[in-house]
Amino acid sequence: MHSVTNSASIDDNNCDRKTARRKHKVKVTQPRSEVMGPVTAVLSEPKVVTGDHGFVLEDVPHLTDYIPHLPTYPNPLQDHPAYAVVEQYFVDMDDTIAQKIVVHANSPRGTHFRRAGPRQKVYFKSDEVHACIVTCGGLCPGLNTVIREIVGSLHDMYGVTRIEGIEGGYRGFYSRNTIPLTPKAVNGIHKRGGTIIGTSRGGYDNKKIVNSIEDRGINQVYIIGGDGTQKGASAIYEEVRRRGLKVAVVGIPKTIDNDIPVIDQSFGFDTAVEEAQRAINAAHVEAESNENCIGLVKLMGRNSGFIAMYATLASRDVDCCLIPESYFYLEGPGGLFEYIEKRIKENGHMVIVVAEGAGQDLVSESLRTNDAKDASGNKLLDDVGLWLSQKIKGHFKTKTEMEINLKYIDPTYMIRAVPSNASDNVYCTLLAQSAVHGAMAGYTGFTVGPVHGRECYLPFYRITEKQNQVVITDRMWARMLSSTNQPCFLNTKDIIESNMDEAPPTDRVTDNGFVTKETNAC
Ligand SMILES: Nc1ncnc2c1ncn2[C@@H]1O[C@H](COP(=O)(O)OP(=O)(O)OP(=O)(O)O)[C@@H](O)[C@H]1O
Ligand SMILES: O=P(O)(O)OC[C@H]1O[C@](O)(CO)[C@@H](O)[C@@H]1O
Ligand SMILES: [Mg+2]
Repeated sequence: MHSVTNSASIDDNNCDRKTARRKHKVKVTQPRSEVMGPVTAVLSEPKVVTGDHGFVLEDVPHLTDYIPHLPTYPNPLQDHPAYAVVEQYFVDMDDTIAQKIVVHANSPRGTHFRRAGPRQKVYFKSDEVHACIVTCGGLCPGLNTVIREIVGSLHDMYGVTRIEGIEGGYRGFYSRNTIPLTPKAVNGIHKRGGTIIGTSRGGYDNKKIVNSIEDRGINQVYIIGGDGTQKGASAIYEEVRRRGLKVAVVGIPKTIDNDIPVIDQSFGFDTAVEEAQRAINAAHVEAESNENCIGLVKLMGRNSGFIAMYATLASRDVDCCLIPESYFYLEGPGGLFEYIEKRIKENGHMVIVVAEGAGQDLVSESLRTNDAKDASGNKLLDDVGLWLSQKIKGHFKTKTEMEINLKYIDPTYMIRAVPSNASDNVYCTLLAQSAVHGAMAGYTGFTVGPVHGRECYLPFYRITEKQNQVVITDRMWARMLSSTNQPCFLNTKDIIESNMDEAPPTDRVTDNGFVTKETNAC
């Protein structure tokens, strides 16, 4: 049991903010309101601290922002045998991470985020914590690892014993019993795909969810999910704050599509790219072994073609990669059919990778489909893989002398359902530990994630305001094009226009709320 210390004397967050105020100007902005799908939340004001030479800290909320004089306690990790020997294990309260690391001599210091990690003081006693974990949205490799590591971190680092799983996504808060999560219950789950607590789309009811949190006496909420989930988490945080509850609301970003902005990469993406190799290899083997054969592989990527682009780059067997960000056309000079014919004549076979969101305008134009949506309000996509297979077969049958063979592989759900690979497991561990350290330190209303390899606490609005997309005028896409030698399907005018649109390299928001992010171009 740790002794309670006086909040006025040792409150590192308050100290930190006082120091920050002395050093930097705190910019007070007006409260914002935002329509967040089913709810309109009045958003608390962002915490933005400015300093010398253009330094900006986009800070995250803290429980003491709306509950003053909370007691603090020494972090139990200081007595933990594994960590006690680590020099400077606790993160310095002034540590921040720069969003932009490519700078010039006269560049302003720019936007920074709060560095994640354990703090010297915590705002929860171990036996006071009642935590819950929920997973929402589509499956993604690593979900179970994050669950396991949150349980492990809470239990092994902070001595927390009351941890519950919310069953089946957001609706589980108000319609299901909870699942007790102990270290024993989660042992070994990282070797399994899926999520042991279940997931769902839709069913978001802000009031009912916060009522459930309040009624159950939950004071740490770990919410794992994609952009939709994080919007819901942000609205939960706002409602918790409006009610003045001592509840830390923490988001852990999940999406196999890698479309979450600011962070380096989302967990499960590495595994997905690796798993996609198996499908591409199979397509290549089929294509090579049959006469005039095309292996066509569909990969996930609703609005962003990251999986397709990276899987193509990794494989080197792919002759054409089609993604949502890059328009393509079938007929005529410079079109896909002309390129296929050329490749088959040259090589006798070819491999095409198509992201599920590619060419949706062409597909819906030709299939005349309606605008159906899933339970969360996401547009349901037409099957571009099947459509493309039929188009290619039809073209070669009716318009050419060439007889072709086409093998279509759709491994999408197989890729999503596998357990995470070793590197994603390590990544998930860091995310979970950082999330737990943040909640224990009293931070709330944040998403955790790496920026240039360092775990950070990011305000929800930075994660939810836009989605990440491949920049087709960036070097990474050029690398990909040069590996496949496919046509770029753009004329010079398109390229000039697209370059003229280009804002500074990070976070270029398009009309539809997507952010085009530089993909580690050097
Ligand atoms: N704007 C929103 N406000 C509140 N809740 C939302 C919002 N958008 C989605 N949600 C809820 O978040 C949950 C997950 O959303 P969604 O199905 O869009 O998946 P996601 O989190 O975006 O993950 P992914 O797209 O990677 O599968 C659902 O329960 C949905 O009702
Ligand atoms: O069929 P479901 O489960 O709704 O999920 C499909 C979608 O989920 C994702 O895997 C993640 O958003 C997308 O790539 C895909 O479009
Ligand atoms: Mg989503």
